[in-house]
Amino acid sequence: MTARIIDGKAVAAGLRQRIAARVAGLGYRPGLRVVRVGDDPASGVYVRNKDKAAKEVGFDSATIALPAETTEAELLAVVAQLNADPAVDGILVQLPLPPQIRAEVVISAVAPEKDADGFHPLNAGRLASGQAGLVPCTPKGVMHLLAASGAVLPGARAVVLGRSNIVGRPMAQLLLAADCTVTIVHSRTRDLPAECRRAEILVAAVGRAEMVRGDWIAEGATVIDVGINRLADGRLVGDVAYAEAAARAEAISPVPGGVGPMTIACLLENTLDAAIARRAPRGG
Ligand SMILES: Nc1nc2c(c(=O)[nH]1)N[C@@H](CN(C=O)c1ccc(C(=O)N[C@@H](CCC(=O)O)C(=O)O)cc1)CN2
Repeated sequence: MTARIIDGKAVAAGLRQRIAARVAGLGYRPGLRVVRVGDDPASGVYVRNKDKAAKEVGFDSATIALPAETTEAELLAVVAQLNADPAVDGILVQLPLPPQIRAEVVISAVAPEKDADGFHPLNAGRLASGQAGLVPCTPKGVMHLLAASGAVLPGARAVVLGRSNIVGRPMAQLLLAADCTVTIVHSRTRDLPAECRRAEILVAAVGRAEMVRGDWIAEGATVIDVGINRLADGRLVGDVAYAEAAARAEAISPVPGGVGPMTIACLLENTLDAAIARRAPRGG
């Protein structure tokens, strides 16, 4: 078997087009502010791509670049200003942050209704309890990819490899909400290959280059690779050994060109949803 490729670039382009059409009908431009601290080169690329994508769909987008020495208090002051700014609908603080700043403190300081990343504990709690809220962009993007691939989710055995707050845990919640039977596996799981082989849907989000080998994949599985790992020779690879896995899977998302572009498209979707919810006239 050679797997079908789940083309994240194409699915993301379609989503961005639908977002642009919705924005054109709004009568205002949703405001997105991306805060970057320091000069991590990869973060620089991601932040530029977010700003470009946001402008292309018609958002009022700007990046706030702060020096690497910024203190936690200074960053919290910037976040407070953005929380109070009525023109701002979505706020995102690019990760990773320098070591003097606690990411969890900053994430909790973003107004939950402007939390374009969906990382705030209130939004995490809403997701865990089945309530509507802003959902982390990468797992949301995976759900879009699964829908585009035609995977049948209700009743499917889904295995999520990785338990981070940003990907693994919300991913498991979204799959559960879609009626999958969900298992989270991680570095302390006994016999990881056997657990992964049980998956009809396998989402790899462990952050280790090509850790998932071909014989970890059940024949006919759908494999979504969330990993983005830069090798010493400059190549970008996922958490899945792609060629080996593609020989057994029915469908697989590549790296690059799979989940990455969806993360940015879902950031736009979250910001648009936040703008509509925030600006909707209230009343009874
Ligand atoms: N505040 C946040 N910080 C970070 C997030 C996040 O969702 N919110 N996720 C990652 C980085 N990230 C977005 O910020 C991101 C990573 C990768 C891509 C992407 O499109 N990758 C391309 C390849 C790009 C390359 O060549 O380097 C792909 O996979 O095709 C988009 C967004 C950590 N920080």
